[in-house]
Amino acid sequence: MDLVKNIFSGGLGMGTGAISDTVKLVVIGGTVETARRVASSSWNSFVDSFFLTAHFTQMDSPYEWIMHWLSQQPAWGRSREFDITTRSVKKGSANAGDFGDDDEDQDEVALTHGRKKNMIAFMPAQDTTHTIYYRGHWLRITRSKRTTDWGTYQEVKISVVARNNTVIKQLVLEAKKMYEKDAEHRIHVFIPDQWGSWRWNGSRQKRPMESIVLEANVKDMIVADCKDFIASEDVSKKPLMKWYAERGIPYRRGYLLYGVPGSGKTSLIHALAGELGLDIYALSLAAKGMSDNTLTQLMGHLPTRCIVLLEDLDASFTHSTTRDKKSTGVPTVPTSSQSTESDGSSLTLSGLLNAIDGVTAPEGRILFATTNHIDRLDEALRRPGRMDVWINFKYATQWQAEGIFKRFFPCRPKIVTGSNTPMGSESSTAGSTSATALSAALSEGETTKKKKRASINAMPILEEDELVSLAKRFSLQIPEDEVSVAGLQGFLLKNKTRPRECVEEVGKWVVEERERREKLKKEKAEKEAKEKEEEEKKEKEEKEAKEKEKEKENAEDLAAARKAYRKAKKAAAAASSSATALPTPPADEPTVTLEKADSDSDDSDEDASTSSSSSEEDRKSKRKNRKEKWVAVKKESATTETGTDAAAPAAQETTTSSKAVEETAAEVEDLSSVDALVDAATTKSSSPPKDAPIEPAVAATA
Ligand SMILES: Nc1ncnc2c1ncn2[C@@H]1O[C@H](COP(=O)(O)OP(=O)(O)OP(=O)(O)O)[C@@H](O)[C@H]1O
Repeated sequence: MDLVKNIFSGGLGMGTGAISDTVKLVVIGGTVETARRVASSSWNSFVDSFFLTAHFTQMDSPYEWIMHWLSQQPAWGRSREFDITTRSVKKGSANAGDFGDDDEDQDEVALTHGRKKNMIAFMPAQDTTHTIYYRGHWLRITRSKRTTDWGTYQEVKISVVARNNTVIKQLVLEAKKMYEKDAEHRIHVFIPDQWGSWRWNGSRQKRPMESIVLEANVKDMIVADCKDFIASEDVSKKPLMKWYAERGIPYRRGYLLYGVPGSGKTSLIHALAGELGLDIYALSLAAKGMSDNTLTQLMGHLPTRCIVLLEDLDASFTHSTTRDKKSTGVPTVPTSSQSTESDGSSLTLSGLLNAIDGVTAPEGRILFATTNHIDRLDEALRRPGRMDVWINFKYATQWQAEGIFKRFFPCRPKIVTGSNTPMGSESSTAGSTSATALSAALSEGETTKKKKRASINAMPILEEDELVSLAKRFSLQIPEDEVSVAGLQGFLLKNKTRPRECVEEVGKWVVEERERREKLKKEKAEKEAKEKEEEEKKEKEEKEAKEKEKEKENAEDLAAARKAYRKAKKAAAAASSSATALPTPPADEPTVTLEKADSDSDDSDEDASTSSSSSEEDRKSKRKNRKEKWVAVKKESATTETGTDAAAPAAQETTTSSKAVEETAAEVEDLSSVDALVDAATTKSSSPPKDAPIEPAVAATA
């Protein structure tokens, strides 16, 4: 204390008022900061103990509801800290919570210098807390980004001081209703996540059924069939559902849409979902990690009313990127290596069949499956019960070409006046296709924005009569069953401001398309032939390499045999010389026998050289003889060892020599196996080395 007093009183000999003031400031500053921290942590503790906090993560639908709700809150808009983003902003989606630039038209999709115009949006800054007043409560809202092992996601945290969570419940329900009301004209798409649950994948604008150009009876049939099925869920139509149950018919419906690419299969499903007001749950069976269990789990978590979409069913079991080439079409149970090694997927046909209509399969869902190769589907997959209705999609007919043209270009409906004269015929006669003409045609009440958009798009508005006649002329130039509807649409898109020129040029386009297809076909055939050739070449090279390897092995065997032979010969020579040194007569015999054996060998050698193709029997008998001879050598030497009572000094020597002979015999016994090896090697070898005659030599010696 004294020290502190001294400091404040300017003690410690410093004596100056300046130092004292500085120290005072430091002490006061430290005290204030400590007090602030204590207050802050107390406040946080208070918040933690009194606030109710709800978390909404991006992977789940409530996040979308809350973001949408927030976007409607003026207080959210008055936020004073922003993130500015140019990512695509969709109306009605979660991102609509952003504050777009008013000057930008949200529907605008025009390109500027070939680039899509990016919206500028204002998002309340992340990790900053915003306060909104809601139903008598202050909500503290924080938007933050979380990073985990598997990725980054956004989160919204809402805290409120309340006794119970009623206010949060009310908020979520209100947000949901608001979102659903806004999303009435949209369909929602869900896809599986990595944990085998469904994840919201955004919403799409509903597609009108009229935009699908298909024979009317096909469209009507499928719409009526689906509606009839869904209607059986209505309370008023309970008997129909009961009817299914009483007859033991599973309450499910399956549609198989098959045919050429770009013929409208997916588009029809999209339009149907909008028409029926159902969400789409899209599954890719060839996706990484898809297994029987995951599929069953996903199917078990479907809502009662929804559309399940299995796209490209034929590619499900191949895991290949090319649908045409690698797809075997015949669904197979993948091998363990196939299923686990590359992509971790292990989906089997039986797993799929069970998921579609097994005991765990949900009731009430509508299943749509699409494929370009129906012939590649297993019979079990196609059978009624799993796929109740089949619809074939073909290349465009002339009728479809006409329909697409009519739907593509806008026209002014024919307004019948008293004199029955079509309105605006003058302007039509003048061929006014320019943006200026269009602007003139627009009514005065139209906004400047619309004029601006019209001038950018510059799509002429035709008179109805003219459109009908152009469409007819257009369709007559389209060969039946040759180009896809998607192809036609592509051509029209390229010429969207030139309807008349479209008609003039479509014939040329058809020819070009035909040539392009032919070229592609030719290139594909050439590529396949080249690949085949390369494959064959590779196989040949591999075969040759294998043969070379074999030859090398054989040569090594031969060398080893030769070495063994030399060793044996040396040992035999040593044995014979030591045996010769023995004083007793029997000791001579091994030498004689050996010599005989050697001479035999020489004979054999000669035989072999004269007749390189000695028969197998000969070889066997020779080998037998050799063995017998060496057994004789062994015996003789043994006799020498035991039967000699002669000179004692020679006894030790005799023992040594007999040992050597024994060793030699053992080696040569081994040689018989070496011999067999050499025989085999020589027989196998297609091109024996130059000193190949060693084989008979070895055989003979052994
Ligand atoms: N019958 C059709 N009516 C209207 N538009 C169509 C029709 N067929 C195709 N289209 C258009 O062509 C494009 C591709 O169509 P879609 O994706 O539905 O074809 P698909 O048959 O599902 O093709 P894929 O088998 O390759 O998946 C879409 O933009 C769609 O608008």
